[in-house]
Amino acid sequence: MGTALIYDEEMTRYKLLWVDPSCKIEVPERLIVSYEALVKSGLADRCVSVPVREATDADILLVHSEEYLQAVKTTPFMTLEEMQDFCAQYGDVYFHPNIYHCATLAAGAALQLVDSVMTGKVRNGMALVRPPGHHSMHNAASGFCIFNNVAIAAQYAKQKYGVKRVLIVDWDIHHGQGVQYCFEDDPSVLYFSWHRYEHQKFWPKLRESDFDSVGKEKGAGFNINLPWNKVDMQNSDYLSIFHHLLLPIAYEFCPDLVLVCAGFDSAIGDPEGEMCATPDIFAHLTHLLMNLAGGKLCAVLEGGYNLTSLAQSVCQTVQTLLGDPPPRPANLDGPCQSTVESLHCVRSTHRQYWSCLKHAADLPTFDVSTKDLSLDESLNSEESKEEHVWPEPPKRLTPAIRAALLLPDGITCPDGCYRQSVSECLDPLIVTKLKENILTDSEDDSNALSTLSSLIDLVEKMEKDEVCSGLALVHDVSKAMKCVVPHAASALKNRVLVICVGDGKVPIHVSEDGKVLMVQLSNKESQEPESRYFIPVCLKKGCSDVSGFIQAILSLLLPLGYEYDPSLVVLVQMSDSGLCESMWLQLTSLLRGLAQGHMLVLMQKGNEACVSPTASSLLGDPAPSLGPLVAPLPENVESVEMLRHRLKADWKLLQTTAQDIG
Ligand SMILES: O=C(NO)c1ccc(Cn2ccc3ccc(C(=O)NO)cc32)cc1
Ligand SMILES: [Zn+2]
Repeated sequence: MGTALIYDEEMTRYKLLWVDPSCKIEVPERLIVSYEALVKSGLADRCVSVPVREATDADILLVHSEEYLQAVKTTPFMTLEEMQDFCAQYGDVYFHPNIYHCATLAAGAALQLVDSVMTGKVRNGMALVRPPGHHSMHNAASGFCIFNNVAIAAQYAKQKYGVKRVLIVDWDIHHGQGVQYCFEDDPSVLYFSWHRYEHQKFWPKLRESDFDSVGKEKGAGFNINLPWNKVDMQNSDYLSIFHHLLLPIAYEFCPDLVLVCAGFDSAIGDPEGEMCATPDIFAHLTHLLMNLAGGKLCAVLEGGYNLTSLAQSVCQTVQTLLGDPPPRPANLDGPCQSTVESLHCVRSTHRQYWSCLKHAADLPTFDVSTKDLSLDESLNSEESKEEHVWPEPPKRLTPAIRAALLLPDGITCPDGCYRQSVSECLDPLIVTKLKENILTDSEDDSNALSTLSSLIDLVEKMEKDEVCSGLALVHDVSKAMKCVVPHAASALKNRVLVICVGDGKVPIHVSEDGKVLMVQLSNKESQEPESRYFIPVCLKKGCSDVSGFIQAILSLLLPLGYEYDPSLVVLVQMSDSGLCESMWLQLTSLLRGLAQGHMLVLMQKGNEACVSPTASSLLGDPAPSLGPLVAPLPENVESVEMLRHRLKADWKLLQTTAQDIG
């Protein structure tokens, strides 16, 4: 299934008709440069083009009042004077004779996207629309928004498709207060928004945009606000919030549909956001959301005013929706102090609603809302806003082969995958090395020899970007590891992240030079000595504690992996991993976000049944949903927290509380 792209140039045919400095950033060119970038990069051609439609009155009335709709319907016939008066009642928005029509198309585009995804015509998609929607309310326009496109889409999905749970992720830099108000008491819609707040000094300057607005009545816990109290937030800050706040709750909520208020004013260069996160971060944010709801994800454009970073961010998002692995994240730092404070506050506020946060620390003792108007605050005036420059995101060339499989004879190679031949011509150099280090005088020497040298061949093709990912079903995964990992780490100058799932002694001693980071996920305490580069994660009852496992992946393994930033990931399914298939596929899919998708999966013979589903993960297909999660086993929560406590000195992306930052 493909990716829908919805765009219609009619939505470029309205603009500001009078002088208003606050409104002049919202221009038609926003849509034009975004669409043109998709066309120029060849991404538009890879998408399924879906036409817009006009939202009907009934669609709009899912969120807005009759009076408001009737009032907006009169605007096309107003004089300029009347229109300016009409805007004054709302403030922070402008009207145009054609804006009502465009607002019905923007909302209709979101509905077309929901239809395309819910009927299975496409897997996911993006709608490039204006006017945006997330600020508009039941009875009022606000912040350039006329109808709340995404809120209408959520109500529509519930009504028409019986969707039980909708997750709305609002990564725009402004708080979508319109969405918050719409679903405040509704536990079937989880609204997550991060937004520039600066202790209520930033537009729309609402008290209810702070972290303590959690929803009300039955909706308590289903509204999550993450305030940015400083500008210049970076990729690390955004990833920390996803790993330690949004994703754990999102997996526990287990949505049937994910809607994204995809505003790109949170990207570097934007005059409104004044943040420093680079456009490629949206590839990771998209990727991290794509394994929820079986991949049913609808992204709808909101803000974004720097035409360069907007176009780049839109391309990064769409290319990831198409299944291409995200680019390696540029040198990540840890989250800044302000981020960790906000994270700490939100996690402790939501601890009572979400079992994944049960172990979250109490509200910090010091008063986090101290308006630390330190010197730099005053420097935020006009003259100090230096122009940000950033490198164009790296070309995400997708290797000709997305997945190469090394399989024993008799096992069929799944569709879309390339079968790596067991190499006949053995490289004598490699043969000697293998004979010395790995092969015993076992009887199947020749067989083992050819398999292992084909493995090395496969890794070398990945190194040369001829192959994106690989999968090998072998007799003995330990031997395979002993052959591949040292070769990859030394010969190919890689940083190799090795993830062993299952019990059993890992056959590799990890040196302290940092070229290999080994994480073992098993349900037995490890006897190995602890070290910075060997991390044993003990999860009792492995598979049965699915929520314990996924929480360990999201808030321990992923932050480690992103900070380590490997050029190759080796995922080993030890013999008795005891992991259920859906958990294994979530792990495989999530890890594809690292090393630009260069992942080699080693599976023990006997797991034939898992080959095809794993291969589809490597091809970019989203993993099946895990289903609603129950509370994780307390002892697993404990062991993961103990591990985090030990590791956070070395790994900054593991920080979740203000004390952590030291
Ligand atoms: O992109 C966005 N949302 O996603 C977004 C939303 C709102 C604004 C700010 N804005 C837009 C018109 C306007 C008028 C006055 C003020 C003002 O500050 N008055 O005090 C602010 C205003 C910028 C961007
Ligand atoms: Zn915005």
